[in-house]
Amino acid sequence: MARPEFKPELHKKYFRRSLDLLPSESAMFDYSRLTILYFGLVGLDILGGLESLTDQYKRDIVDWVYKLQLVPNENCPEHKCGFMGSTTVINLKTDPKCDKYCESNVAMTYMALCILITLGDNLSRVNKTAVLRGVASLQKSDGSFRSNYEHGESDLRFMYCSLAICNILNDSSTINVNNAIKFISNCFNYDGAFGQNPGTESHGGSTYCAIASLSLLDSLSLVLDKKKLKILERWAVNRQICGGFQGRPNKDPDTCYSFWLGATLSIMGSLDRIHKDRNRNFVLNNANQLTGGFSKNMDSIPDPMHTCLSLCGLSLIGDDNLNPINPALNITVRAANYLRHIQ
Ligand SMILES: CC(C)=CCC/C(C)=C/CC/C(C)=C/COP(=O)(O)OP(=O)(O)O
Ligand SMILES: [Zn+2]
Repeated sequence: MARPEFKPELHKKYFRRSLDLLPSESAMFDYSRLTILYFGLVGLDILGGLESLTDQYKRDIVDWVYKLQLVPNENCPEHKCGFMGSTTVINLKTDPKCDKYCESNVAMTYMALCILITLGDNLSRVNKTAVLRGVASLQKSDGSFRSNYEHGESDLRFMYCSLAICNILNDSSTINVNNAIKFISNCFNYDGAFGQNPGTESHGGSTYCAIASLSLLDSLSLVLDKKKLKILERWAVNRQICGGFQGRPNKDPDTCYSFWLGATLSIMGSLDRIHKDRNRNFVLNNANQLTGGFSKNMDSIPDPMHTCLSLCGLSLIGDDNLNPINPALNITVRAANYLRHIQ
C-alpha cells in the first residue's frame, strides 16, 4: 500500500481554524475551551506553525489565559487557585462560600501553564504560592490527588497533572512526594501496566500518567525494577495492532494511543521495539486530506485532541517535518528548554 501523504500545511490550517472558529455543536464543550487552545498551540508548535500567529494574537491568548486564573480570598483560600477551563463557567453556579463559582482544576491548570510556556510567557503573573498550596490541598492521605476542591474523584490523571504543575513551577515542597510514589506503585498490576486506581484495569492512558509522573519525579527505578520494566515494555509493545495502538487488550486502535503508549515507551527508552513505519501509516491514514486534522479512527471526524496527539506520536517516532516533543511534559523540546531557562 502506498504511504499516505503527510500535509503539514493543511494541519496548520486545521488548527488555525479551530483556534478562531468552531462549529455550534462545540458550544456545549465551552467549559473546557482551554483544552482546544492547548491542543491547538502544542500541535502548531510541533508543526513549526507558531510563527504564523502575530505577536498581538499571542498576547491576546496569554491575557485570556490569565483571566482564567482564580484569585484566592479569605472566604475560600484553598480552592480559589489555579485556572478554569473557560471564562463562561464563572456564572454557572453560586457556591455559598464563594462570590464566584470556583471551577478550577489541575488539568486546566496544567494546560494553562503549558500554553503560557509555549507562547513564550515567563509565568510572572502566575500566583505560584496559591497554585502550589491548592495542589497540595487536593492530595489525599493515600498519596493520590483529586481534580479540584468540589469533586472527590481522584486517579492517576490528576496525579500526573499535579506533578506536572509542581515540575513546571519547580517546587514539589508543598506535596508529599513519597506518598505520591507509593500510590503510583499501588496502581501497578500483575499484567505489567497501570490502572487509574489500585486494583483497576490496566490502560494505556493511566500507564502514561504513571510513567510520566515517575519520570517527572526522577523516580522510575524506585517503582520499577528491571523485571517490572521488562513486563511493562512487553505490555506496551503488545498494544500495537494493525499498525496503530490500542488502549487495552481486545480494543480497537485509536490514534491518541500512538502518543500515550509511544510516550511511555519513549520515556523508558524502548521506542525502537515498535514497528514505526506501520504506526506512521496508521496515524497518517486517519488524517483528513481535505479539511486537515486527524481522527481517532476511520469512522470518526477529526478533533483537536486526536490531531495534536497524532502529531505527538509522529514526532516521537522521528518525523523529519516535525519538531521534537518532551514526552513527560507533552510540550515541544523548544518550549521545555525555554521553561528551564525561565525557572
Ligand atoms: C493527563 C491526562 C488528562 C491524561 C489522560 C490519560 C488517559 C486516561 C487517556 C486515555 C483517554 C481515552 C482515549 C479514554 C477512552 O477510554 P475508553 O474506555 O473509551 O477507550 P478504550 O476503548 O480505547 O479503552
Ligand atoms: Zn483516542
